[in-house]
Amino acid sequence: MSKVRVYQIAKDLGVSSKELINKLAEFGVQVANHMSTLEDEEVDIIMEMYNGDNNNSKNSNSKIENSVKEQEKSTEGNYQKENMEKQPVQNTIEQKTIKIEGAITVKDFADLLGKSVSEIMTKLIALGVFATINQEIDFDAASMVASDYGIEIEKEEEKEEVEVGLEQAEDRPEDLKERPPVITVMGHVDHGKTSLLDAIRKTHVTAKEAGGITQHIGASEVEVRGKKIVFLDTPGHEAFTSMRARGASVTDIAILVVAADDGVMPQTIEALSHAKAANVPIIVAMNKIDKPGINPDRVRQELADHGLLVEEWGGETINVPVSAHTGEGLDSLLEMILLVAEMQELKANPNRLASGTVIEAKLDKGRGPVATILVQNGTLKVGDPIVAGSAYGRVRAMVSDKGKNIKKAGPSTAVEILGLSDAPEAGDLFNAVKEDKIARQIGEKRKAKFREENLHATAKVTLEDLFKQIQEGSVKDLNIIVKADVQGSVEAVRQSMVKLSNEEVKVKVIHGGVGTITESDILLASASNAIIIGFNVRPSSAVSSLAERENVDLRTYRIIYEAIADVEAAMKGMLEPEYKEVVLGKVEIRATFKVPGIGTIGGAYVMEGKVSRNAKVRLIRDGIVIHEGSISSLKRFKDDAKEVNTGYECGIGLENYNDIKEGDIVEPYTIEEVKRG
Ligand SMILES: Nc1nc2c(ncn2[C@@H]2O[C@H](COP(=O)(O)OP(=O)(O)OP(=O)(O)O)[C@@H](O)[C@H]2O)c(=O)[nH]1
Repeated sequence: MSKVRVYQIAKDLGVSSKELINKLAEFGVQVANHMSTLEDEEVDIIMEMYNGDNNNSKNSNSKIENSVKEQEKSTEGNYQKENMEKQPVQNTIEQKTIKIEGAITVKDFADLLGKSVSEIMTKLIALGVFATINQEIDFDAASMVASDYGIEIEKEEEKEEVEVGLEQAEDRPEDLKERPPVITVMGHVDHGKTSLLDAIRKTHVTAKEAGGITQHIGASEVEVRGKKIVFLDTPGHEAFTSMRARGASVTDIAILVVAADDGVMPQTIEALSHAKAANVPIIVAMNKIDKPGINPDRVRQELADHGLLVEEWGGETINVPVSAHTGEGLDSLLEMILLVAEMQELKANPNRLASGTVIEAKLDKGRGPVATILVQNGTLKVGDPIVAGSAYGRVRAMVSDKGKNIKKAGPSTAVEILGLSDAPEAGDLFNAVKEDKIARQIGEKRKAKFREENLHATAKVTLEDLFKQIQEGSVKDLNIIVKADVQGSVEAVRQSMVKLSNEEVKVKVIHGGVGTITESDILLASASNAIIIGFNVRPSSAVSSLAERENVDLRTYRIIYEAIADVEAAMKGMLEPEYKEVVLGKVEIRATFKVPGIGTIGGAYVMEGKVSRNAKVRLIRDGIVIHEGSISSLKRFKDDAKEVNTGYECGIGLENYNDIKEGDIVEPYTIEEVKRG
């Protein structure tokens, strides 16, 4: 009959659920968790257990009986029956159990229970859960609230994740149309990647567009013989690979820039490997051919040494000598890009809902979240509901790379869009969907899933004790969350951190994003045992205190190098902790007594703050520190005191020191470790 739960009895007894579960286990009763229901016999056992324990058992029997009775009342009432009839969900076990998939929004949950949102919110607040109408609450919180209504919540079996509302059907071949190629420019530092992109942009923007203000949106388009080519504006293989690591493949062709005067250099090789790993065709742009005394054949030889055989030498790699300065060879380079693109037969279906990848995103002061996206299939229109990663919204406006407002964007078009709920991450995939509601549901679900995936945390990690944890083998992955003011810094910190990985510990950036450190970052860090590195961003005081409560190591830096140096030092166990002194109070000696066998005791008065038994003290006479040491005894009247507060008298003795005089000031203090950053 009873169906009372562990946590309810625990609450009545004033003990924690865990304690109760452990105690039950001692009596041979195994219960799974705080939500488990207890049989009558088990309740009897608890009554007996706590009966034998006088301190805990005050009224506990009658309380438990109350708990049981109330539970019975609520399960017998009409309430539940009424509500269950409204439920659109599966009802099992005597109509008292409902199933949810896991996290659920407050609104959906209220609907499910047939209660008002405000009533549910009030119950949640009582549990210390502050959630708005559209925010999700987790399974445990939902269970607690439901149990108040006598309803048991079960987790629905995890289904293969199908995001309802996402158009995922394959295109029919007859619907496919040719689309422009998307290019990434890679190469060694200073070989002229940026100059080359600039030169192409300057010389190949069509006359009618020339008047438009070119704006940096992360990608730009040029036109050659009426055909479009899209260049991603961030040169370098790191950006390319970090997108790829997130499952995004946007690049159709990689341009490997090699300066003819410098040849193949370390990052040329890196870039080459990255492009190869991604199976992207490579065109070599041999740059700076305007320079005197260059030797293109030497460069070709070096390329061959690294497995890239150019056409002239019987290989397949196209190489075009160019000069970003004089413009020589740029036309040929673009022609070659079109040729390679043709061979690839790049196609997409313009007549469907758009999908593609986020190239960049930021929080703009005036405009809110702004994302540059590359439409890879379909056509995106202003007004389309959209979900990008876990951000969602409706496309309010679209701006082209020429700074023009446009109404629609077809395949291989990069546009800046406004209207998302928050800034997605570079590499996130986006989809236009039919309805706003679908976008929101998918976005919220992804957020919850991301949180849940990171829930299996163990002990919290801090840089201070990282080395110890590594040695104990309890840390194998150092998870880091990076927040910065611009995406470039996020990427820079991300790349540098990951490189710190060694045999013992793998450094992983589990989340990186633009913008200030938010509560959701703290929760993610707490759930996934990560530390947070903020770069040129500061958390609000509410976020800082949440970090403190959640025990999350949050550090802010202004110089990337310092962040890297700290993590590196921590991994090697060489991070010096920082300490600071905290003065606890001020105590005046108003009389002295000699106690035989003990020494001199000061009759004292706490003027400010407090004095605690284990504090360190300094003795000040006429403004001069004449002794530093520890307290040997602290008493209130005859009793030992742990702590004496402002306005109270006490007796105080100092260790190995008897020269206490009337009028002396005792200043108690502690040394505390400071969180760095
Ligand atoms: N003579 C000559 N100099 C060039 C040419 N292209 C670039 N440079 C010079 O080479 C230097 C580096 O060019 P960037 O375009 O900044 O090179 P980058 O590869 O983008 O460099 P990072 O962005 O730092 O990796 C600059 O001083 C350019 O003026 C060229 O075709 N001829």
